Amino acid sequence: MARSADCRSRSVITDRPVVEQQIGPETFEYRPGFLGRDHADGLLQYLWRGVVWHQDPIVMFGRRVLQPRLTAWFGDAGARYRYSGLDLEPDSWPRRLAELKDSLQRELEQSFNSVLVNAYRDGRDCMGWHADDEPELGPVPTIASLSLGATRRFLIRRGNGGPSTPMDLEHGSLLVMRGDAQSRYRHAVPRTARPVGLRINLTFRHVRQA
Ligand SMILES: O=C(O)CCC(=O)C(=O)O
Ligand SMILES: [Fe+2]
Repeated sequence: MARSADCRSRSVITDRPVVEQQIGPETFEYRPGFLGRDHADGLLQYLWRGVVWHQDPIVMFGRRVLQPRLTAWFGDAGARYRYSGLDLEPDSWPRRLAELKDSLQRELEQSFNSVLVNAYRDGRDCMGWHADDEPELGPVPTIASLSLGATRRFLIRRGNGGPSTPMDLEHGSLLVMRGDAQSRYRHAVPRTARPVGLRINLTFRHVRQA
């Protein structure tokens, strides 16, 4: 699904604890402190300094605009991924991301062959409402989302709109999206006017190879 380049949060954020009511751990499971502080600090620095970042143009409502964040795509050879008009051929795994992938595979009993890395340089960088429902991810994908750096608010809502449920994704946390998470819900990381520093998010995925 195309990620909107304009990622203002248009939906109403309610104070009700809708997480428990609507969104069970079988779809969005949040694990704070999945990585220890030192590991998370080291990984953030390693990625920010070491990754060759891209800022790709995407076509939004017929206009070419730059994505409001920096990205990189790593994976096994042939794990191609297409979204928002981009066709991404992965770069080969940096050692520390390969290690992290291996430990997530053991922990979640799920195989991953690629990771999309997003860097949000400040509160203006964001991700519009979308679901990770591209056909190459399969009908019921499990996606492991690891967050590093500044805490950003992640919103979840039903595909048909309505109120959204906020989750604050902290440094070193893991959010596992599985089950109906992509088919029935959408998610976003809205812009924020709060002064926030760098955040890097890693979404480990399994892409079906053609
Ligand atoms: O940055 C995040 O927490 C979300 C990233 C995301 O939704 C994606 O890469 O598809
Ligand atoms: Fe996503």
